[in-house]
Order: sequence, then C-alpha cells, then structure tokens
Amino acid sequence: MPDQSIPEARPPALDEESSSELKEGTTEVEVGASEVEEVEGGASEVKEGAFETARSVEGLTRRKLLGTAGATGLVLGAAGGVVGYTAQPSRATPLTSVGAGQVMFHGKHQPGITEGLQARGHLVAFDLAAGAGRREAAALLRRWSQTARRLMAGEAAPHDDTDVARDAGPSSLTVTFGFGHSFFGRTGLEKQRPVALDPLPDFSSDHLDKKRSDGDLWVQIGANDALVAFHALRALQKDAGDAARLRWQMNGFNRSPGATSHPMTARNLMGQLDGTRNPKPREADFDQRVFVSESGTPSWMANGSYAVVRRIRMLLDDWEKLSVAAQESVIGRRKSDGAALSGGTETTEMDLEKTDAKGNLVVPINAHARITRPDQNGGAAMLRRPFSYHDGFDQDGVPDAGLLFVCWQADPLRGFVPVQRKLDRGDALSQYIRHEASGLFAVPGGAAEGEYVGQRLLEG
Ligand SMILES: C=CC1=C(C)c2cc3[nH]c(cc4nc(cc5[nH]c(cc1n2)c(C)c5CCC(=O)O)C(CCC(=O)O)=C4C)c(C)c3C=C
Ligand SMILES: [Fe+2]
Repeated sequence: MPDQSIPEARPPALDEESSSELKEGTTEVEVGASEVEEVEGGASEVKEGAFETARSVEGLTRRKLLGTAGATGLVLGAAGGVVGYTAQPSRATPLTSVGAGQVMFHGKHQPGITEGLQARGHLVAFDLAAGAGRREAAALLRRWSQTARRLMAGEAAPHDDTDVARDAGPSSLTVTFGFGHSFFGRTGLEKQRPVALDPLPDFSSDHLDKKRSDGDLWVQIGANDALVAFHALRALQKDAGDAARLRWQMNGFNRSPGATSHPMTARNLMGQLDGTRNPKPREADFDQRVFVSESGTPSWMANGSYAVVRRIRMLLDDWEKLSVAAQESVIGRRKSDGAALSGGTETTEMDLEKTDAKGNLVVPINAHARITRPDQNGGAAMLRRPFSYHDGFDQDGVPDAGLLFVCWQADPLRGFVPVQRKLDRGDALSQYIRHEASGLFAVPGGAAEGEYVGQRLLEG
C-alpha cells in the first residue's frame, strides 16, 4: 500500500503551550479542489484527552466555510412576535472551529484512534445476514468506506442523503471499521483470522450481556456534533441493506470542545480526569504499543490495531457517597487536577514509594492508577479512548451510566488482558463499576486512496 504521507502526530504535552504545537500538527487539506482558495489561519485545537492528531484539519477555506455555514439571520417572527431564525440567511457567517474540524479518511491508520476525544459517539455492531458471505461483506465495506469518506469531508451521503447534517461542517467526524472473531467463519476466511482475536478470557467480575457483546462487524462513529454523528450512523445503517443486521448499538458523549477555558484531559462521570497517562503519539514506543507493525501478521492487519470495547456501568449512587478524599484514594490521584497523591501536577511522575508521617503509602497499594501502570504489568499498555454514556434511570432512580471503554493496542495480550486480569482480582475501583458488555475487534490499517477498508483481507 502506498505511503499516505500522513505526518506523524505531534501532540502538545498537557503542560505545554499548545498554539505553537498546533501549527506543526495541523495539515492543510484540499476539501474539494475547486473550493481551496484562502486558508483560514485560525486553527483552533480540539483536544480532549491527552493526545491529539496531525490529521485534524481546523482550517478550511473561506469559500468552504461560507458555503457550508449554517448562517443565521435573527428575525422577529411575523406572528405573535416569536423570535426565530430565517431559513435563508441574510448574511453568511463562517462556521465555528467545531464545525470546520476535518479528519482525513484515507491514511496509514484508520481515523478514530489517535484523534482527540469527540463530543458524541456511536458504537455499533452488525452481524452478516444469513446467506451473506465474503462477496457481500466486500461490497458492504466498499459502500461503507465510500460513505465514510464523503461524510468525513463534509459532503452528502452517496445515496438518499437525509439532510440531517446539511448545514454543518465535518465536525471532526471519524468512522472506524473492525472485524470480530465470528466474521472470519461467516466469510470462509478462518485462515486469515489473527491469533490476537482469540476471545478474551472470562473475568470473574464480568456481568456480560451476550446480546450487547461481540458481533461480526464493528463501527465506531465520533463527531463533535450530535447531528453529524447521527447522520453518519443512519447512513451506514442504511448502507448495510440486506447484507448485515444491527446487533447492538451504544451511544456515548464527551465534553464539547471549547467547554473549558483551555484544552485539558476529559473528565468521566465519576468526575475524574481520565486519560492522563495515555501513551502519547510523540513517544518513541507509541506506534509499537498501539499499532500492528508494517511487517506484522497477518499481513492484512499491517498498521491496524485491536480495539477492546467494554460497556462499564458506574455504580454512581455508591461512588457519590464517598468523600472526595476517599474517592481520591480509590484512584490514587487528586480529583481536582489529576495530580498523583504523591504530589506535583497532573503530569508529575507518581512516586510509588512515598509514605506519610505514619509510614503508610500515600498512593494506596490497590489504587487504580497504581496497579494499571505498565511498569506494574510487564509493560502492558493501551491507548484509552472512551465515551461516557447515560441510558436513563431505572424505576428506583438508579442511573444507567458509565464508560464505553474503548482501548487500542497492537496486541490485546500485551495490553488490555493482563491489566484487566489484575483489576479483576480487585482494585479499589472494582466495587464501584460493573462490566456489562464486551467486544474485541481487529481494526485493519487505513485505506489508501481508491481502496476500501479491509480490502486486503477481503480481496487478498
Ligand atoms: C483494563 C483496563 C482498564 C479498565 C477496564 C479501566 C477502567 C476504568 N478506569 C477509570 C478511571 C481511571 N483510569 C485511570 C488510569 C488507567 N486506567 C487504565 C486501565 C483501565 N481502566 C490504565 C492503563 C490507566 C493508566 C495507568 C498508567 O499508565 O499510569 C485513571 C487515572 C488517570 C489516567 O491516567 O487516565 C482514572 C481516573 C474508570 C472510571 C474506569 C471504569 C469505569
Ligand atoms: Fe482506568
């Protein structure tokens, strides 16, 4: 596959001034050849979580911005003095940086792995329909790739666009495709099934709902606008046609870009900064930890990654009864700023040996952030890129809320599995969470121009 010359991601460290870093990490892309005129310089960073990408394009052309802006002219409604907005703008105004954010579909890796967290997410699994095999799967991945490429560029869906995203820019939409263990049997491609896709072991604390777990195909959608994300979800579902049926779907969210006065690590629904110690793209071993190498096996997984997806319910009624000090002991980090309990700031290295005046470890021995560290797990590391979820309250008012935990690694046996084995033995956080659904998916490398995702598997 030709090198797509995607620049290496070069994220700002959390404690660095981000504006100069941003220039290096922002790529100018032709949104549509005829539309590229003056590039707006005002790239604004959308960085939630401790990593950022070189592929996010925050500067679009003036014509593009003016052309797609949902421009508003405020008018006084004729009837009853209702304040409303004209359908036809009186004066075009540019899209904000949120709408203008664009991620490239084609590249060495699929989108939706190293990009900053998006405000809205949909995780969806499909099963191939009875009678559908390799040929139908190949046609489906071709359709899906075409739709994803267009929507990520801020264009309409190839067929019967619903207009739901009509006035919005691409809004950093990403669409990522993966294959589950069962896909290979259904398509006669067992010999191509990676060993790394062997089912995850059973964990004693699992409460898994099989109907909301696994699946032949997995799609991750993320965007900084809820309508853009839904539009993509619906278009991809319709693309599935008779070839595949929806198996399960989960909806998630993160903080909206611009909600905080400066870019910072996102908080989860327990209120903690979550993502601090994620591997950073600038680190030498980042690619090795997250992506299958160019020469990795099977060859169709070159530059791909493995996604572990866990729907983890947070037992918030119990958690919120704890004092802040007790909550901080569970994690081993301060709630306010994410600093380790051994002191410093969010990025200060945790001192695992530090004791208080009574000789007790200041970061408790079972603190979540202590025992998940790579140096406590034979080097096991993963890139965590979750969405929060909230699916309402039960009749007793108990929230069904938590984390759609998505983590990325070159090999789950050197990432998620050893760490979860240890957590399963009972870290301090375990009694406040419950794993309710699970999936493991092989996510092939990115598609080159003219290719579709998974082509090397399906046509190899
Ligand atoms: C098996 C892997 C992990 C699961 C499952 C998991 C669930 C989970 N974690 C939090 C909150 C935090 N996790 C933090 C750090 C952290 N967690 C994992 C792994 C799993 N977490 C790792 C590998 C790490 C980083 C360890 C390191 O390298 O030092 C933190 C601390 C801040 C941070 O580094 O992100 C928090 C907070 C929740 C709420 C949760 C399940 C709902
Ligand atoms: Fe964690």
